[in-house]
Amino acid sequence: MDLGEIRKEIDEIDKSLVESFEKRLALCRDVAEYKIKSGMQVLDRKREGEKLEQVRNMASSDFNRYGINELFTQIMSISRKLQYQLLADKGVITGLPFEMVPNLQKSRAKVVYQGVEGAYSHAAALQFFGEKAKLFNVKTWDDAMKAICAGTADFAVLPIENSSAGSVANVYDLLVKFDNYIVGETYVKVDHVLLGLPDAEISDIEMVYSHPQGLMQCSTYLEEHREWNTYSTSNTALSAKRVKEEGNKAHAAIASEMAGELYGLKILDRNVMNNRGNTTRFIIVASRKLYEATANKISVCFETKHENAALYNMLSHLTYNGLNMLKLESRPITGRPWEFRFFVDFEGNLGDAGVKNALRGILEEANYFRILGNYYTDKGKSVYENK
Ligand SMILES: C=C(O[C@@H]1C=C(C(=O)O)C=C[C@H]1O)C(=O)O
Repeated sequence: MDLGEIRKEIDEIDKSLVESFEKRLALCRDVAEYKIKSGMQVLDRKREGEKLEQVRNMASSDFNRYGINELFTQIMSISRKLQYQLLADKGVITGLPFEMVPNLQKSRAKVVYQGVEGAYSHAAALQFFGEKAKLFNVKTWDDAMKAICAGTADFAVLPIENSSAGSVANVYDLLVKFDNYIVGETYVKVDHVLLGLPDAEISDIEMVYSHPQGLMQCSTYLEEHREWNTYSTSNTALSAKRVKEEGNKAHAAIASEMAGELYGLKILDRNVMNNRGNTTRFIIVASRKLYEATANKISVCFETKHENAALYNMLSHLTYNGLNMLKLESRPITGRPWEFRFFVDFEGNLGDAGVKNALRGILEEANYFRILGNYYTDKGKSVYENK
C-alpha cells in the first residue's frame, strides 16, 4: 500500500475516534447533570477500575492492553474535568473559604521571625513589612508558627527555599503541622562573609560556625579549607554572636555583613558562597485564610494514592486548566515509609474560574488536600534587577 493511502485510512479512523470521543463527552455531560441533582461525587473509582479492566480485556496483545489502559485513563480524566467545569458553572462549586483583602496590614503589624537580630529572617521581615512594624524573634520555626496561632504575632516570616541549597524541608513540614496560611513572599539576597574577631587573621582560623544552610551554601569555599572544622548552629547571626562571646581568634562565622556589624566582627573574606546570585525566598504566614486581590501564586499540598500515574493525574488538573506550575516539592509522610506528600506552587488567583476548577479536581481525587495560600510574587525580580 502506498503511504498516502495508509494515511487516508488513518484519517478515517481518527475522524470516527473524534466523533466517538465527542459523543462520549456529551453523555458525560448528562452524567454531570445527574450528579448535580443527586449530589453524587464526580470521581467514581470503582466504575473507573471496572471500565479499565473491561477495555483492557478487549485488546489483543500486551502492548495494546497497556496502550488502551493509558488511553482510557486519560479519556476518563478529561471526562471528570468536563464535569467539574459544569459543576462550577451551575454554582455547585462555590467560593473557597478564603477572604480577599485589598492589602495586608503591614505597617503596624506584629511580626515574628526565628533567630536573633541580624539574621536573614530579620532582614526579610524588615524588607517586607518596613521599619514601622513591630518585629520580635523566637528560638525556633515551630515557636514562630505557634506565635501566630496564639495571636502574639499577626505574621511570621520563614525561609522556604534557597537558590543554591534548595528547599527548607522543615518549614514545608510545619505548613502541614499548623493550620496557618501563606499570605506573601519576599526574596532576600544572601551575601555571606567570613567573620572573625577584630584582631583575627584568616590564618588563625580553625573552626567555622554557621547554620547548616550557610555551611551548605559555602561548601566549595569550605572544601578549599579542609583544615577547618565546621560546626552547625541554629542561626547564621547566632554563629556571629558566638564568635564574639567566645573571644577565640581561631573561631569564625559564616553570616551576613549586617550580623558582623551588629556583633563587632571583622570581615576576613568575602564572596564565600558557591553561587554569587545566592537568594533565599521567605514566606509570610498568618493564621487567617487571607489573600490579596493582586495574588498571583497559589501553594497547595496533597497526598495521592500510591499507584501508577497518581501524581501525573493530579498535575493534569493544572495542565487542563492552563495553569503554569512554578514548583513541585515532596516530603516523606511520617509513619508511612516511602510514601510522599506533594507541595505544588502554580500561577493564579483563587477567584479565577480555571483555578477553582483545578482545585476542585485535586480536592476530589486526592487522599488529603489543603490550600496553603494565595499570594503575590514578583518571582524575585526585585532582587535580581536592583542589586
Ligand atoms: C462519567 C462518569 O464520571 C467519571 C468518569 C468516568 C468515565 O469517563 O467513564 C467514570 C467514572 C467517573 O469517575 C460516571 O460516573 O459514569
